[in-house]
Amino acid sequence: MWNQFPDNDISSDLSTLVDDLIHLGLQKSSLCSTTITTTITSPTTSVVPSAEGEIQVEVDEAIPLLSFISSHFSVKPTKYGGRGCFADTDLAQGTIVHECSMPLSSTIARPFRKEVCESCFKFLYGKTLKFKLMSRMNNQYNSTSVSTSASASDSSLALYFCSQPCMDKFIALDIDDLYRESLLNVESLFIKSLNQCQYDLKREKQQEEAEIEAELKLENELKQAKDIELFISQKWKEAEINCQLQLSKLKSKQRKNFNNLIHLIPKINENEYMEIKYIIGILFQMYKRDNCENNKLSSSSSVSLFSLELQIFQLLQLNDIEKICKYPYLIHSYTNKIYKFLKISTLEKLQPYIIPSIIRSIIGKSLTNAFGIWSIDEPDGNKEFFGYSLYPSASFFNHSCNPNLIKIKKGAKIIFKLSKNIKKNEELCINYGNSINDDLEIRQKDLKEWFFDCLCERCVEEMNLKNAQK
Ligand SMILES: C[S@@+](CC[C@H](N)C(=O)[O-])C[C@H]1O[C@@H](n2cnc3c(N)ncnc32)[C@H](O)[C@@H]1O
Repeated sequence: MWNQFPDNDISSDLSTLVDDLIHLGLQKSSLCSTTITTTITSPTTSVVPSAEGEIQVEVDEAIPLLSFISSHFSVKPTKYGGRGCFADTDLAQGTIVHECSMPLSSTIARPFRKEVCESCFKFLYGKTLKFKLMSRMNNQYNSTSVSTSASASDSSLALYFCSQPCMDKFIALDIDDLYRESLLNVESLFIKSLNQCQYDLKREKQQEEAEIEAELKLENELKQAKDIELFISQKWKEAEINCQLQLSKLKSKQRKNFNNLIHLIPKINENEYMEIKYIIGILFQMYKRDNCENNKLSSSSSVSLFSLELQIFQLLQLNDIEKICKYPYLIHSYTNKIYKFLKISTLEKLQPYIIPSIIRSIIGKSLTNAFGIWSIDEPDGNKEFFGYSLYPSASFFNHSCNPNLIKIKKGAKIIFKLSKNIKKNEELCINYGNSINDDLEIRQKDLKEWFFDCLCERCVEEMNLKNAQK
């Protein structure tokens, strides 16, 4: 859904849902109905290994949890597969059926990191934002107390905000600067690898060649694999084993020195940089849920809000297999680059979450569930892609080429408002693409990019008509 453009602008809150859930005393254990198996978990969630050894979690709270997303609609199975949002009553045009005040995680593309506000995604037409949050770790970019050459005093090594309130909001939602330092750590390593390449062109060329070879080898293996799902699971397991092996070669004292690890960290490209920052956002929320709810370290409402979104996140649709089948180079990118980068360089507090089942699940859910962050009102009419953000409770709206719901973005807030009167049990749909004014073939082709054949009422009607005319 990254290509979704914002429809226009206005404002209510999922926090009321959180309050309702708390009020009703709906704890995980009391939410019980259909059993859905998914592959996301946190180290504190009860887990069961599957036949392939993949860690899975029994999510028996699925149906009641999803029916609490909105008082206007329920999430139910659709005729064409998967789930969708269906009106509980007749609803009038203009009704706000859902609203999320903040994403669970977001990521900004590197070229825009100084121009798009980390908190509200405001873009000041290319001007560098004035409010900067730098590292507090004084040259330390790892769990260890070892300095790296990318110095904290380097002014480009910062998170950028459009205003003091936006910066304060980020700080208030952080815990012990963990999120800030984790994001700056990625930035620092990215800069470091760019600098290294500048000074050692020969080594850079050798690395690039080895990279291409590894990528091609994996692509060929994938093409020959009889069971693609099993092959992909194996590659994730191998990635974990390889990381453990490389780390085990270092004595524990050596491991604490970041300079001994730096040569193990793979060079990442800008897409991988974006994905890593997005993953860190979700890992940070998992850490916060597991450590702050129990220990009451943080303001309960923000933790509960994210905690609920995290529970919903577990239920989102995965599509990493389709994505890898279409773009085979991604298996190398996910396992040997993104995973390895995270495993070797992530701060200690987030390390327990860096296991294949969690990282694979986060990556697998990102493409079809995340919302693109785009520029609005560019003078030349073009839109810039700034990054993407995830609002799990808003990820059950399916696409229709005749949508009845508009998506309104106000800062980081996202609102869903009815553009038509609708009847009870009608499905509430948004527009994912940029082609609803085009013919059937173009619309289908456009949505195919998002790994599905559109089966909305309009497409089905037009397909039937076309078939009848043949
Ligand atoms: C954001 S999710 C929507 C919720 C999803 N149906 C579920 O069960 O989790 C997007 C995915 O829903 C399915 N989908 C959305 N709109 C559709 C449509 N018009 N026709 C067929 N499948 C659709 C596709 O699999 C797509 O990748």
